[in-house]
Formats: sequence, C-alpha cells, structure tokens
Amino acid sequence: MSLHLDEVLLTYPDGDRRVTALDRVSLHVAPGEFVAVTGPSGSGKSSLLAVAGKLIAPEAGSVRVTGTVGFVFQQANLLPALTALDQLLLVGHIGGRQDRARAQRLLAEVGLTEQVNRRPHQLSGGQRQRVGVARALMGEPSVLLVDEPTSALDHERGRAVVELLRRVTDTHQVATLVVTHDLAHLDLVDRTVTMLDGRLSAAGSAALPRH
Ligand SMILES: Nc1ncnc2c1ncn2[C@@H]1O[C@H](COP(=O)(O)OP(=O)(O)OP(=O)(O)O)[C@@H](O)[C@H]1O
Repeated sequence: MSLHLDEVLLTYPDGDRRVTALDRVSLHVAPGEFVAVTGPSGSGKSSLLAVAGKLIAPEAGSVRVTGTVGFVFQQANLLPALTALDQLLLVGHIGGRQDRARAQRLLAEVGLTEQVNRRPHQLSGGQRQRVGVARALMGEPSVLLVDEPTSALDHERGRAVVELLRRVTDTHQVATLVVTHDLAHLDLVDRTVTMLDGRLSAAGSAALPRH
C-alpha cells in the first residue's frame, strides 16, 4: 500500500463547539490503484485530501505514505509568467539538463510536446490541467492527490483528463486519489468511495446509479 489512512479523526473549531470533518476514516490505496472520492459539499472530501497529503495532521488515527506525494489542483494553479516547461522545472528546483529532459519527457507523455514553451494563457483549460499532472509527476510521487480535475472542463475534455490520470496511474504505478463531483467518468476508476458527514462508505461503483 502506498497510502494508508487508519481511523483518522479531524475536527475544526466552530464557535464554542467543533465540527467533525473526518470521523474515523480509513482508506488504503495501493500502487497503480485509482480511487475516486465523491460526496456532497461539506462532507469532508477536501479535508480527506489535506490529511492524506499531510497538509493537516489528524487529531487521532494515522496517515502513512510510502514515498512522496504529488498534488493536482482544481484549476491547475500554474504561475502565469512561466512556460509549461518552466512550471515543471520549478518543481525540479534546479533546471539542470537531466531535469529538463525529464520535464520534456513528462510533457510529451501528457500530450503537450508542441506546447512546452507556452504560458498558461496560451493553453486551453484541459492543457493546463495536463501541465498540472506532468508537474505533479516531476517529484516521482508514489501517491497522487487530485482535487476536482474536471470542474472547469466540458464533458469531453474532462473525460480526457480522467483518462490521462488513469494512464499515469498505470504507467507510474502511483496510488491515485481523486476528489470529484463528476460521476460521468467513474467507469475509469478502480473504486469509488463516498463521503457523507465526515464518514467514508466504501460503495463500489456498482452502487452508483446505472446509466
Ligand atoms: N478551516 C475550517 N474551519 C472550520 N470548519 C471547516 C474548515 N474547513 C472545513 N470545515 C468544515 O468541515 C466540513 C468538511 O469540509 P470539507 O471542505 O472537507 O468538505 P468538502 O466535501 O470538500 O466540501 P466541498 O465539496 O464543498 O469542497 C464542513 O462542514 C466544513 O464546513
């Protein structure tokens, strides 16, 4: 397993009481496994990603990650002044020849060979998201945490991004956890779990409405 969450408890202060965002949540994701987290607004999905990425420490329970974590954000969060290539080199820190070659290889892998020298405003929403995926892979993560990757995209482009995530999960054998409201692409994941009021239910994709 690359990602282990065991009995994780997380609460936030809310006036003189506390709101429970994660209520003894356990989740294990294996290398090469692609898991989707769905659930209504406020159910705890972002909290789950933040705890899994060790951005927030839980009050109780344990979080174990084998190796490093890569993040892909909702709007890709690219720096406006940098080219696609430089977005990746910034993560590589140095930009030496090896990093450059690796960044170019990753951009080619996500289908952006022609766009390496473009800045974010010269890229489509789907292409920006692809840069975000390539950037997350720069650190050779064993866990990939992805927050609403399709929210700014139409159906077709959204699906292409989820297909890309499926492919990189397989190729790089990362444990991928994607938070999504978008139920249209869940056929591409291995497993879907649902958050409700801070609790995780391991509903298999068979529990989803059939089309
Ligand atoms: N910093 C905070 N302080 C207090 N309460 C918080 C804080 N962050 C989140 N919460 C509360 O914790 C619960 C879980 O929030 P979280 O953001 O994890 O849900 P979510 O499922 O990601 O929601 P959305 O789909 O709207 O992004 C909610 O009740 C929310 O109001």
